Amino acid sequence: MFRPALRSSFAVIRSAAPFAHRHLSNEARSLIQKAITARPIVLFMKGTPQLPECGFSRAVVQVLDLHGVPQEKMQTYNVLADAELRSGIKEFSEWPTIPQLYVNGEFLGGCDILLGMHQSGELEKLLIDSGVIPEELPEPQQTTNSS
Ligand SMILES: N[C@@H](CCC(=O)N[C@@H](CS)C(=O)NCC(=O)O)C(=O)O
Ligand code: FES
Repeated sequence: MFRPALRSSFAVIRSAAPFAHRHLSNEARSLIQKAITARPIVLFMKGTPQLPECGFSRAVVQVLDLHGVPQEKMQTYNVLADAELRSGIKEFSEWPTIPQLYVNGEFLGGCDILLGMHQSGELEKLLIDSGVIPEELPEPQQTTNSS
């Protein structure tokens, strides 16, 4: 969901500069900058995690869920609820499609990149190294008492 504060700020920019949507204004850029650092994991998607409105967005949500990314570490923005954000994030990230995933403020990619990283094991490592999920400790060894 789009946070109310951010949504209203975008609305102000829209009404003040009706033609600004073709190029990201400094204000829009700084709002997106704030949005991508709102939480360790930030996902620009179609729909919501509860109700994704596209299979690509759904796949990203599912992969993050599979890795146990906690809700409090993740912020999602529904680009279908804000046309300005939908075009703005593409220009900001220099990436033409949705979903778009940021980890600790760094752009990671879309669905294909995320699925590839999931399959190679890179994603788990990144999520651990970024402090998003805890490292899985090996199962404690069973000790047998020989005495
Ligand atoms: N191959 C892409 C799939 C995502 C994709 O193709 N998204 C399209 C359809 S949902 C998109 O965002 N089109 C532009 C738009 O709808 O604004 C990925 O790896 O993320
Ligand atoms: S909305 Fe049609 S492919 Fe994403």
